[in-house]
Amino acid sequence: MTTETKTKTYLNYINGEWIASDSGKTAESLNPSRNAEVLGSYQLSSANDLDEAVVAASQSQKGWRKLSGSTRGDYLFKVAAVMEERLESIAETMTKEMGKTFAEAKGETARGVAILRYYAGEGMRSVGDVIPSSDSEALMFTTRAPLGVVGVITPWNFPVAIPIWKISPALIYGNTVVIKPASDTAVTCAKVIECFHDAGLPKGVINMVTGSGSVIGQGLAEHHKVDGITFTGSNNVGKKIGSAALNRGIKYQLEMGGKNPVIVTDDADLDLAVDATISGGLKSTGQKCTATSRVIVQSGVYDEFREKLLKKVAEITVGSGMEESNWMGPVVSEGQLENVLSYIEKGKKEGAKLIFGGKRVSTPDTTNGYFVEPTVFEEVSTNMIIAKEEIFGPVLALMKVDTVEEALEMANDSEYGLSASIFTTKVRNMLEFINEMDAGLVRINAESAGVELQAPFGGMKQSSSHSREQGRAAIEFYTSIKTVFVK
Ligand SMILES: NC(=O)C1=CN([C@@H]2O[C@H](COP(=O)(O)OP(=O)(O)OC[C@H]3O[C@@H](n4cnc5c(N)ncnc54)[C@H](O)[C@@H]3O)[C@@H](O)[C@H]2O)C=CC1
Ligand SMILES: O=C(O)CCC(=O)C(=O)O
Repeated sequence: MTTETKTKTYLNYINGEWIASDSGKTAESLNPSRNAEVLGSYQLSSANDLDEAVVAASQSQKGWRKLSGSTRGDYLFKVAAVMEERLESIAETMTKEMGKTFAEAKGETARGVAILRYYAGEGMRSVGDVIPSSDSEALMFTTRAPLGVVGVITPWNFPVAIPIWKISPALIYGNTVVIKPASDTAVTCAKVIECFHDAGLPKGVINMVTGSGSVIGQGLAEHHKVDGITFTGSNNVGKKIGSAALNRGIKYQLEMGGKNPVIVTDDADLDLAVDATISGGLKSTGQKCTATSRVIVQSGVYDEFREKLLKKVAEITVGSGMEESNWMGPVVSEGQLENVLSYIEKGKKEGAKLIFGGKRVSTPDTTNGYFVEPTVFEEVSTNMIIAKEEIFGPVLALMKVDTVEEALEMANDSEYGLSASIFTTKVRNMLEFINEMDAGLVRINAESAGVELQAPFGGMKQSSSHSREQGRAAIEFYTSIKTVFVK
């Protein structure tokens, strides 16, 4: 699937073949820990390449749909087995291509395997309901029809899990797929698609086309043979994709940003809250849409929480994710480095008090990478940019409140509503939080960033198009209900 040059050149995957783009152009994927290290090259594809992929997906869809759910499931079980065998190699590519630590990358790849197995099993589960008809001699029931060709557009922050949690349900319910991965993780995605190829999926059922978002991503949303589009990434791009899909009258699903709060009440277990704030906010260098970014602490425990937090943050080791001793890797790219540092400057200018970090890390081991210190601000108010916009970096904003009601009001004072946590030992606080918090994922005494593959995942407000991914909820997007009446 590759042509061997100095580093590997990864090709598009169209109709069961590895094919170079007809543009003749490629781009390099770089290691954010050592920016001179090229991981491989990927195709800068043209609209023609995309068209070929969509046509292949469209032509194979009927045959794929006609297979039984359990046969489609068998294919996914095979993909899972291949991916499991390659777990370390895929994880190493992920760490070298986007920076998260090798331990996290292995965990994510294992999660990809588990998602494949979950949806493989879905091929054997019941579909639809029998509904009593008003005609006593008739049988009425619902079944599900696949959408057809599904376009999948994915970001770089979970380069295995997100493609897999979109591709697997799409396939098991009888759709075929064209994926356009983020360019920053195009090599990792090619390794994921190799697993599908080596598991022997029928030609055209899954296709991958790499290249620019504006040509291939937008082109996918606008292509007349694409019947549904699923996207995870930024709000700006998500809205463009949603508008393109709406104009064409096709189904779309958008998972976008978050500005996730954690509330720490006066009665909380502070050690637990500190560990979860650090894990939820700074793992993956804060580059999760579910990452904790606003830390709202009740005044009675504020000073103690702050002291414990800073002590633990100071212990964080930053460097290449391939070194076991490092807890936090780099941000994904130079652009993301500039973005995060510019938010830190904005925070300082707006009057937030920087109490930890705030700079690029420059030790002899890190000067050639995009490393940012874990950063903590306090005296952050709700009108500040750092309290409103998604930073997608290792930055925590501490906000002090007197009451739990005030904390909830502050937590809800955001255009986003993806995930939220509370640390409390009082049942009354827990119940109030569950009822009042406007977020798709609410967690009690646990970090904001825990997503389980068998449960619905998605956000409220600007965080999503109000649909849900993962678990059984995925069937709602990837199929249409058909009501059947037989007499
Ligand atoms: N909520 C989340 O899970 C994520 C949020 N983000 C946010 O987005 C910011 C920028 O990250 P990016 O990777 O640049 O996100 P992005 O939204 O630009 O990219 C996500 C995917 O969309 C594609 N894309 C870009 N422009 C497109 C267009 N006009 N039409 C169709 N597809 C297009 C990209 O190539 C990529 O595959 C981050 O700083 C972060 O705030 C990024 C990644 C994931
Ligand atoms: O927290 C997770 O596991 C998933 C987060 C996610 O979907 C994202 O950051 O894009």
